[in-house]
Amino acid sequence: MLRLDDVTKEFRIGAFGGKSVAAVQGVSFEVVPGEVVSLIGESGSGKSTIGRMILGLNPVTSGSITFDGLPVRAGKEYYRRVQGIFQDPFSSFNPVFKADRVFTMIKEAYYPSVSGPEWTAKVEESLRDVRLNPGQVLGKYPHQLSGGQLQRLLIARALLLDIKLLVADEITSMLDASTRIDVLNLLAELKIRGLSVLYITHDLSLGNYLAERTVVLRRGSVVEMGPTERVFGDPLHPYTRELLSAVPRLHETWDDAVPVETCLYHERGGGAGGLAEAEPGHFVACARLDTC
Ligand SMILES: Nc1ncnc2c1ncn2[C@@H]1O[C@H](COP(=O)(O)OP(=O)(O)OP(=O)(O)O)[C@@H](O)[C@H]1O
Repeated sequence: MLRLDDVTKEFRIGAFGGKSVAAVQGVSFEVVPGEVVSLIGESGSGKSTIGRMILGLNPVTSGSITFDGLPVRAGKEYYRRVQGIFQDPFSSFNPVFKADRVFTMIKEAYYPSVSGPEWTAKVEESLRDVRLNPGQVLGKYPHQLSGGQLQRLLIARALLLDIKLLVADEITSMLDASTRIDVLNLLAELKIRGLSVLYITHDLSLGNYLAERTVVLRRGSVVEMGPTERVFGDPLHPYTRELLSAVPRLHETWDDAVPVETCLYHERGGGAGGLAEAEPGHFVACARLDTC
């Protein structure tokens, strides 16, 4: 199980790093085995920073991230369980090398004693698992493959490690509509096989399509989380409602657009910086926002 406990990330900015920006503040949530959780929020809300911290690409400033009790710093043991894929599949490949080099790197790092033929069989099996024809993708350079094929190749690479959690950060945003659905359906199949997925997206409909649970981020903090059908069907926090409502209204400021009559967080006695449980498993933050 993935567990984030009171995770905060501050980036040093400015010419001499004298200032800092709090990208993520006091975020806690879990992803249990076989569960797809979507992390949604507007641009700059901290989604990718959370994904990158889970993958050890950015260190946390405070708090902890563990998978089955293992911290990110456990290195190889952690990455055997947790892998990520990102928006731009082309950036994950070195254009100078054939795309299937990503498999060789996994073999060298994790399975040095597996024989050549056995390894080839394993690679081909994982390619078929992601509905790729080995004959069509092996031995090709990245530019000879489509974005959808490269994304699947990266998922196949993760499957070779028999991972438990896949962090998928905007992985369909550069794909055309039909390939996008193929990749989403593939994630849904992986879930049936017991894989957990943290699906990072700003596309609410895709999150709704795939995830059992949804975590809503605003300015680096969780404002609401719970079963997807409850968060989408009965959003409690005004920010969630705003996200779910259609197009922004240009003549209104955000606060004007969403009047806040009541605040479940206060009604239910939520603690400072925390979330109140409005109904089983459905949590909401203070809705008085900046005046609180
Ligand atoms: N390396 C960095 N140095 C300084 N600030 C950063 C860095 N990475 C992210 N930030 C800042 O942290 C905040 C959160 O960024 P992040 O990329 O996590 O948001 P996001 O929700 O993933 O946005 P998007 O949907 O546009 O990708 C933003 O204000 C961003 O400018």
